[in-house]
Amino acid sequence: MVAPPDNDVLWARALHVNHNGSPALSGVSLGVRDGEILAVGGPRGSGKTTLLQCLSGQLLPQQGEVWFNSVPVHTMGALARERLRRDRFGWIDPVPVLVPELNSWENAALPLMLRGTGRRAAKTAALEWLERLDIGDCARKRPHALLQAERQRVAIARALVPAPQVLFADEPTAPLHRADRAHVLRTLTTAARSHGITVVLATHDADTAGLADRTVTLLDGRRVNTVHLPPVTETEGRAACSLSV
Ligand SMILES: Nc1ncnc2c1ncn2[C@@H]1O[C@H](COP(=O)(O)OP(=O)(O)OP(=O)(O)O)[C@@H](O)[C@H]1O
Repeated sequence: MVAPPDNDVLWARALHVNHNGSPALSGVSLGVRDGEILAVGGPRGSGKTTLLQCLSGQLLPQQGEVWFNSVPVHTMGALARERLRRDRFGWIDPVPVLVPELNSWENAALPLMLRGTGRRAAKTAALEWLERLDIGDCARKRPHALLQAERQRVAIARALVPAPQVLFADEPTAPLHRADRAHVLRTLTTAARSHGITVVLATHDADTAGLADRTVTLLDGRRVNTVHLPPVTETEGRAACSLSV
């Protein structure tokens, strides 16, 4: 095993993942620099979620390596990977999954309390994030009393409250309306930049990817380079194409 470059907070080499025999990732390698916002683009089914799951230690690749801060994740046991996710990573799903018995601030404060932060400090941090995401008045409501877009903001607050070193966001604005999307994404990216949080953002939306520092594109489980060709007439075909590397 060769250690990754020092300036990459995350580094993956030649990841191969099959889901029930069908390939989801076929030899994907990439580095994520400390503090950058990296978009992972590509159409539905191209392997974006699977890549985020591998990078965050949720899923072990059948082949390949994942390193976090020069520590191999792919050789860690399940418990060590769970601790890593709890203590260093945040995760936002496309659809919010909240604890139904807890209200919004309790849901948002949960990761901090699981790390051992006292209830009062965790509540203060949670309320600050709910305010920033414009749902301060939902703090005492339980998930069933919230709109889907409000639930997603609570899930985003929950991911940001513990100031993770890396935030994995899998289509984080999927349940939001277009206007809402831009606001939440700006809040998320501004927060990440001001707190030095590295973000890996899966999206198939070009506007969303536009907020990132860099985009890595997947197609059928492989990395591709997007090559922009000079404009052509309608009859000549598309103005951009993707080439496998
Ligand atoms: N748990 C699973 N079991 C079987 N096949 C799966 C599983 N998860 C993903 N796949 C398949 O693996 C491939 C990659 O899926 P993945 O969800 O990683 O892509 P994606 O780019 O995130 O797609 P989407 O944008 O729809 O979420 C797809 O063909 C998908 O059907």
